[in-house]
Amino acid sequence: MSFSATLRDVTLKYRDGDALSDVNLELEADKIYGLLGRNGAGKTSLLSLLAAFRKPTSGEVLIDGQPVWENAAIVSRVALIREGGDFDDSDTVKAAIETGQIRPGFDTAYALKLAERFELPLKKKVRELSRGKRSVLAAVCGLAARAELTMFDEVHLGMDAPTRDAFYKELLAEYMERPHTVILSTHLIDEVANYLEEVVIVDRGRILRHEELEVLQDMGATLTGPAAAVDEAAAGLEILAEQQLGGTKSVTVAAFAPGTRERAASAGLEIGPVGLQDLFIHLTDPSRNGARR
Ligand SMILES: Nc1ncnc2c1ncn2[C@@H]1O[C@H](COP(=O)(O)OP(=O)(O)OP(=O)(O)O)[C@@H](O)[C@H]1O
Repeated sequence: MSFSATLRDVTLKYRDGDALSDVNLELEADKIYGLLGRNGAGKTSLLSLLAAFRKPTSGEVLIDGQPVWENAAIVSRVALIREGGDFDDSDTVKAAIETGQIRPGFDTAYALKLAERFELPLKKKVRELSRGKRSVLAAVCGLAARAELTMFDEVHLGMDAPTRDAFYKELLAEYMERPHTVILSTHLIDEVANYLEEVVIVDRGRILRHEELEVLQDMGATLTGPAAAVDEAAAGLEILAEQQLGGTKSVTVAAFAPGTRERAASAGLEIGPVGLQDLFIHLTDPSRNGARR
């Protein structure tokens, strides 16, 4: 069994204003979601509500159809892993891992196997770990929690590229073996794109988009070929990014006008998918959506 998540008319106010305003969101069980948003958009606030770390100011937060607030049976099977984890710094790494056993689904043998694979020094104190290793420890505990809803909030921060790659692969392997609901909040958008089924973009406390990855990617395209032919095909379209190397040009456009794809194909241009990051920058551009708060 794995958990769905629902936010109904949710507002979360802090002293200085709304972190989330009238958010409605439906996440089906057994999918991997990407949660994207610019700094301060409300990603951590949203995840904190799903994990019942915070109570909404108004509205309902449901996990598996049940209110999550003060619902111990549900909360014990929801894992929110924050950058650096929530550890007692004076614990050894081994003790920090074993603390996970308070969760019903926690798999200590798997956690220790991962610790070995990611070269975590079990005898060191948590406070003695490098930033990257601390992130690894958090990620390991998140994977081994074997929760029904697992949320990683920028847990990759500090990890080097090979470690991040190994983490994503392990996450996918664990997901394939035991389907559950996963939310990955990240700024490294293109890096995780291949692992995502659906993408939620939060912008200034509201849900800007919630789409399947393919639907988002189909909102644009990259045209590559001789510069003059590319310019002709892209004329009048919104340009997200462009690159030129010698006579070859590559242009990323936001949306296709009718017939553009056919014209580009008959001009012999290569048509590729739009990078999720380029699209994200475009969609969250303040000049497109009004001033940032
Ligand atoms: N404890 C708090 N007290 C007051 N305001 C807060 C608190 N936590 C977050 N906020 C505010 O709520 C808004 C959303 O913050 P949140 O941390 O949810 O964004 P985020 O999308 O996770 O950002 P980032 O990508 O920078 O981590 C911001 O304006 C932030 O300043």
